Amino acid sequence: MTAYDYPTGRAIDRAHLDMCLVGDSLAMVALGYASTTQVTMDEMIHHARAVARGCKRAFLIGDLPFGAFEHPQDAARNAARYVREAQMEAVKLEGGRDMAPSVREIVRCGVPVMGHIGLTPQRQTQLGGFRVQGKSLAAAQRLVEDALALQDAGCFSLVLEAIPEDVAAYITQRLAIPTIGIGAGASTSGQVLVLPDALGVEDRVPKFCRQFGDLGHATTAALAEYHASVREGRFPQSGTHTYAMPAAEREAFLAWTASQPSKNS
Ligand SMILES: Nc1nc(=O)c2c([nH]1)NC[C@@H]1CN(c3ccc(C(=O)N[C@@H](CCC(=O)O)C(=O)O)cc3)CN21
Ligand SMILES: CC(C)C(=O)C(=O)O
Ligand SMILES: [Mg+2]
Repeated sequence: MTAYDYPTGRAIDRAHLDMCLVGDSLAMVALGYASTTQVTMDEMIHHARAVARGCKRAFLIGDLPFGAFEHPQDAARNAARYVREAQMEAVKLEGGRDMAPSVREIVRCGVPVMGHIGLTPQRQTQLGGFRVQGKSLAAAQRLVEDALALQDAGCFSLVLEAIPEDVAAYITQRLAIPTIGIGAGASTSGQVLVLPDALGVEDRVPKFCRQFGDLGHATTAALAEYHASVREGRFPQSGTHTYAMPAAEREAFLAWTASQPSKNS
């Protein structure tokens, strides 16, 4: 599962999930940017630090944002920032065989790397939108080759996003490293979803997502009830939500206020 702040990191531990990804999807679902390409390494670190404070048990992975890993030296420097500044245990980066030099350099510097192929949102424009990938024989073969190249470069695991389930199943059995699927069917070694999608916070979710909760409506309903309760005098309630003085102090205070001039005098 992804997480973006302290309470969601804590929830992942409490629910005993295995891994926690501080995804660059936070650009869209937590910060309101139109694209994941807008988020910076500094912003990712700020969120990753918060997640790490809440999440002590699950394996922590920091998603390298667009522009942070194209050159191997930048990639290794930013991976080290995630480890040193935000207590991440691994990093993830998007791209196929072209990213092998960056993967190798990060691994050489001591940080485990998760790959990510298929629908790579940072390349939304190149891909012509958020489109399912690997639907033709040739495209599926390219995905298999990318997967093998990333494994060979040293990735400890691969995310497979929005690809046909048969292609994901084949890649999973072809690789020695575990695959983590999102929109890739049930045959991958593990699964990941974007947290607000899974909790029912996002209004619209991709076809592959199941909404396991209804937190969007629950949040709106709670806020509306708070608003109405305040306006109608049902909150706060004397005694339940208030502080009282000791009886003797209260009597003295009320006697003193009675001796004071009123507002209009
Ligand atoms: N909230 C959220 N959840 C996500 O999973 C997510 C994001 N945002 N933003 C970045 C990407 C985009 N994602 C997506 C979005 C749509 C499809 C999808 O099913 N697309 C359809 C329609 C494509 C079209 O518009 O033509 C498809 O059949 O490919 C898949 C992954 C996954 N990622
Ligand atoms: C959905 C996962 C794989 C991701 O990259 C993200 O949340 O940014
Ligand atoms: Mg991502």
